[in-house]
Amino acid sequence: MQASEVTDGIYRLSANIGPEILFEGIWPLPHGASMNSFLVKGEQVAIIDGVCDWDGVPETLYAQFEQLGMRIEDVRYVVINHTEPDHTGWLKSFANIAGNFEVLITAKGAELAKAFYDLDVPLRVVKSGDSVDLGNGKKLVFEEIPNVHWPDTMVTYEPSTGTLFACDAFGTFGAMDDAPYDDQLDEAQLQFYEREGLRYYANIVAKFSIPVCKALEKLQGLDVRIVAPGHGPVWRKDPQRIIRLYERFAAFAKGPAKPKVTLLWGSMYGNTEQALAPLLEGIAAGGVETVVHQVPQSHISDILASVWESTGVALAMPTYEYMMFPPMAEVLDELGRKGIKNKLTLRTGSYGWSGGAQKELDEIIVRHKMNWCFLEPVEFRGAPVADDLQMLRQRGEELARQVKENALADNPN
Ligand SMILES: Cc1cc2nc3c(=O)[nH]c(=O)nc-3n(C[C@H](O)[C@H](O)[C@H](O)COP(=O)(O)O)c2cc1C
Repeated sequence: MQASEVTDGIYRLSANIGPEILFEGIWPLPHGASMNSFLVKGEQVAIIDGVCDWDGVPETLYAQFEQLGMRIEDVRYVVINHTEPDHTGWLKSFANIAGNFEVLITAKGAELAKAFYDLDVPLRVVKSGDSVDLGNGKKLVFEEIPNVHWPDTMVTYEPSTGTLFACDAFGTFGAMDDAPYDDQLDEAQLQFYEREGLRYYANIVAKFSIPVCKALEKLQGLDVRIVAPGHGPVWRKDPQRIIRLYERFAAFAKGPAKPKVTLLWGSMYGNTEQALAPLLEGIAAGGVETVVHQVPQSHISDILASVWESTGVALAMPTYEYMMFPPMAEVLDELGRKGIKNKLTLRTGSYGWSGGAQKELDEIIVRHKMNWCFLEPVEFRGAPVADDLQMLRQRGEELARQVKENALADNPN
């Protein structure tokens, strides 16, 4: 991994993680993830964000100082945009090597750093509008954007270059090679990182969409010419592309999203499965795309991403021990925990003697205040008969009609 110059006097250092680990202990990284750190060099040197403390990762970062002909001891300021360990785990090892440095951090961050790390290093608390002059025309200005993932989050802005060091905001999954800038990626690669961005957003940031909207509003006042996030590409050719994408993702929190349905289904003996074909036929006849995930086979990480950008959700699952097919209940519970609200929904499924899936579904929706809007369910005893299949087709078409009507109109992604 090579260090590289972002722009005059600003450098990107980075380490890749994955694919063998789960991010946050939950989310698969089939394409890895990058952890970016940035050096800003005026008369004094600042490092913004960092990496985790896993084997060899801090050392990867230190080796990149050497590539740039710089010394770790030259760092005067360490800016912690937020204290999550994937960006701060390295601090202990850094403190052992570094010379005379000061940590710049929010008040909440200082409190958290104390709780996580027993570090005897000087902390300077900064707040929105504070700045530090590094000399040689380089300055760091801080803006708090609390709860964009963690409560202590801030961004750091360098006015002479218009660089926004955004930490988790504007991040994506996906490891990076030695071409980490949007101007070095072709359209297919950019779209790849945008898809990894959706999964990152839905898995990591979605819950904090209201603070994301507030942060986006705050950042509108800045002349951002480069977006330098803690994960994924650095956007210097078209920084608005990732900003617009995040605006879009945050807007999906209200419910209406793309004109798309995610169909989630699970079945023990194939009776519920028979409902899928007419349902899919109906949705397609209504002119709407469907993405299908079987549970428990599909990973919740992909399901979250798909549902996040769907205006409609179709659910197909049987009754199991007087309740819902358990893997579907788990999935719906997770969708509720992530705050996925206001989806247009249709449920179908088979039962044997009592039913119960629908009752549990209603409970989950109420428990998590999901406010999903349901069409009349198509529930059948045993295998579906011709009338059920016809009804499924009709309801699928009706779902598609409503989805089209409610989806967000302007959809560049
Ligand atoms: C382990 C098990 C538990 C079940 N529990 C119930 C139940 O509590 N109430 C009910 O109405 N049907 C129950 N059923 C019947 C199923 O809901 C029924 O067989 C349905 O057709 C299964 O749909 P599938 O073929 O899509 O898996 C149960 C079936 C199985 C195998």
